[in-house]
Amino acid sequence: MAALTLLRRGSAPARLLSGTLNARNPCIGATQGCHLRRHFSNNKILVELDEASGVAIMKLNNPPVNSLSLELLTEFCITIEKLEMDRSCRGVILTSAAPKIFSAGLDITEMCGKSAEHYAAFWRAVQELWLTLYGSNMVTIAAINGTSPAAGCLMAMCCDFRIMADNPKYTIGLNETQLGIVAPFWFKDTMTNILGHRLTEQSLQLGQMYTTPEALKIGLVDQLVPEDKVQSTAAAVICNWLAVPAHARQITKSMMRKQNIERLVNHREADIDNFVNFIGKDSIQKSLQVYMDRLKQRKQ
Ligand SMILES: CCCCC/C=C\C/C=C\C=C\CC(=O)SCCNC(=O)CCNC(=O)[C@H](O)C(C)(C)COP(=O)(O)OP(=O)(O)OC[C@H]1O[C@@H](n2cnc3c(N)ncnc32)[C@H](O)[C@@H]1OP(=O)(O)O
Repeated sequence: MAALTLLRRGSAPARLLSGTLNARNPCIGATQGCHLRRHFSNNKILVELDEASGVAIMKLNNPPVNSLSLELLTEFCITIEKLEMDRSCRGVILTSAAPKIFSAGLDITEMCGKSAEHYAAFWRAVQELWLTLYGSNMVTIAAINGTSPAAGCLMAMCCDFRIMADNPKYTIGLNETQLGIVAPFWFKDTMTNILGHRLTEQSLQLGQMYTTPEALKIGLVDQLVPEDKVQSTAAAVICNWLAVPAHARQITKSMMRKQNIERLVNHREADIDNFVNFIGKDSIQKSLQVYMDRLKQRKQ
């Protein structure tokens, strides 16, 4: 089920008309105290949907580090699709339930010592996450409350706006080369749209993880706030985004992202084959193993 919401759903006006929210200020219900909250969760994703504001808070909940396992990736896509279909939801704040870690990126154990079939299924799920989140009609805000390497950074980059906790210990970036692996073209395209070509090239070659002031300076994140203000800032920012007429905002988002999305959709199977061939190589398996061993040794 390819999730290509921005391209395949001509539903912007319908969603706008059927919305339960005040068209001028979609968050007005929330400020007037008529809160109707729905909670639902899969195993690894917690969701709280405030029907008054139309905003869902979606928390990654896969301790200890929110690594993106096949199970989490699958639940993630199901959750976004469910919210996308829910007329009372128009925006999502993506954050972490784990203290200090937004997401450690892809679960490296899913890419080590497994069969080609497993690698293919895993990579398809990674693609699906990107297609679903990057292609979402909803307003998406990343409330980055911790460190966010690799696919953790990718998830944040898929969102419309990034707010990060200003903590000197937190870092964010696409560090794939540090693991001896290569960020695929659609990771690269996503970053290029945010940072531009030169900075993306440098960032990807070095596998650079940025401190929070560095990330703000280069535009990888849009706003830094004290740790305890991340959620409230995200709530305020999403209200501003939701105040824009939805059909116009959605069509604009689609226009900006369509080319990148189509590129993956048109090369999806080849991209899976590339990944399976690449990740199955002995030299790459060895690099990943060395990286995992180093992670574990850091603690001793
Ligand atoms: C030319 C063709 C190209 C085609 C494409 C080919 C390839 C593309 C391939 C892949 C793209 C991948 C993108 C990714 O996302 S790769 C993942 C990158 N992630 C990282 O580098 C993060 C690694 N983790 C850390 O740096 C730290 O753990 C972190 C800072 C997040 C947290 O530190 P902390 O000290 O709090 O916690 P730890 O003790 O280090 O970790 C706890 C526990 O969790 C394990 N772990 C950490 N990260 C991962 C992970 N990503 N996957 C699996 N497991 C992870 C860690 O080993 C500890 O385990 P244990 O010792 O308690 O058992």
